[in-house]
Amino acid sequence: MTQPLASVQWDKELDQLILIDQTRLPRHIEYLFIRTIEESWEAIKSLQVRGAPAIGMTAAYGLYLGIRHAQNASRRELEQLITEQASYLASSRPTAINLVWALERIKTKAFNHPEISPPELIQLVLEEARLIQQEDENVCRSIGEHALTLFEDGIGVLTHCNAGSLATARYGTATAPFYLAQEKGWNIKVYADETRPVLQGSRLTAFELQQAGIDVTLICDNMAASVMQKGWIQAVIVGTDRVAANGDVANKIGTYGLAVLAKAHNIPFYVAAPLSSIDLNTEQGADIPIEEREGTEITHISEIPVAPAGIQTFNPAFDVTPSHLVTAIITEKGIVRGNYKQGLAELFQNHNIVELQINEAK
Ligand SMILES: CSC[C@@H](O)[C@@H](O)C(=O)COP(=O)(O)O
Repeated sequence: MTQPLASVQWDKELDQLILIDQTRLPRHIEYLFIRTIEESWEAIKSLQVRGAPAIGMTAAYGLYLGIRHAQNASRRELEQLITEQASYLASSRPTAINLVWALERIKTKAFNHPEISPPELIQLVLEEARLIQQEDENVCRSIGEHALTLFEDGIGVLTHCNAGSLATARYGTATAPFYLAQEKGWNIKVYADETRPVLQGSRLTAFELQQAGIDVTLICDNMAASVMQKGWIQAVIVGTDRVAANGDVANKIGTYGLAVLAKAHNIPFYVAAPLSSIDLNTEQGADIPIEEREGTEITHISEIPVAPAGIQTFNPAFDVTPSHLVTAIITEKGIVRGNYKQGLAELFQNHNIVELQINEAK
């Protein structure tokens, strides 16, 4: 198996962030060398780096890039700068809670160490960013292990958008069981979509799974119903940008439609969600801010117009799948189903939970 490309890397020697420019995949594998907080913000905004955990990691490193010059600031000035720079980064994209989660985690860590000097505090911010990235790989692997208990060798699984290795430190969230199934010698037949608005399924998921030697078939979004009707899909698994406290799930536009289709075909619909994507402060899906992006994403493909000039557009990047359509939420701490409000809250109360109702979830 080819080692998947690392979408986010910290270059210790040159003190810079290296990102794969995901807008250029699959035709070009190009790297961006990020040295300022503004470049970090722009890379997130423009989807050069995307996927909720990868956005969180980029923001974490971006925060360091935005404060590293302040070696001579007073402790108070540095804390003020951290707060301002974190707010700036948080404004880059509104839906993925991982962004805010990573920034808040760093702020909490930094502000809880009043004894250290400004230069030490700056290093602490970088260390925390690196820790977030390292932990993410384990988190994804653990999600994959739990998800695999729901799958069997030989099944067909549909995934939407890219919740893959490119969206995380490694393995992906929704794709983690595919990588782990491959390690076990299983053949899971993956179907990938999101062929509009920004083709994350075809450009990214199809690319990374093919590179890894995983059995992947690309379909257009409007083929999902037909493929389900043929009996080729035994499960749907998607990632998420934010899960509300009641289990409603925000993910790439088109996810809700797949959940409705899965229900109609009696196919389980799973959401792979690290705890960093679960937002207990947002009560329900209707409260999740949904990003609307430029209409050019749908009037053009690779800068070629595919719609009449001047046409009105509506281009929400995400939709919300109500929790009643979600068969289970798979986290690194276990599988939650049924009463999401209670189950999700319990995940945060007891960090030693290994699995929740894992047997019933089979
Ligand atoms: C593990 S990534 C989870 C989500 O961020 C992913 O499924 C998704 O919807 C990404 O949308 P995108 O518009 O590409 O940022």
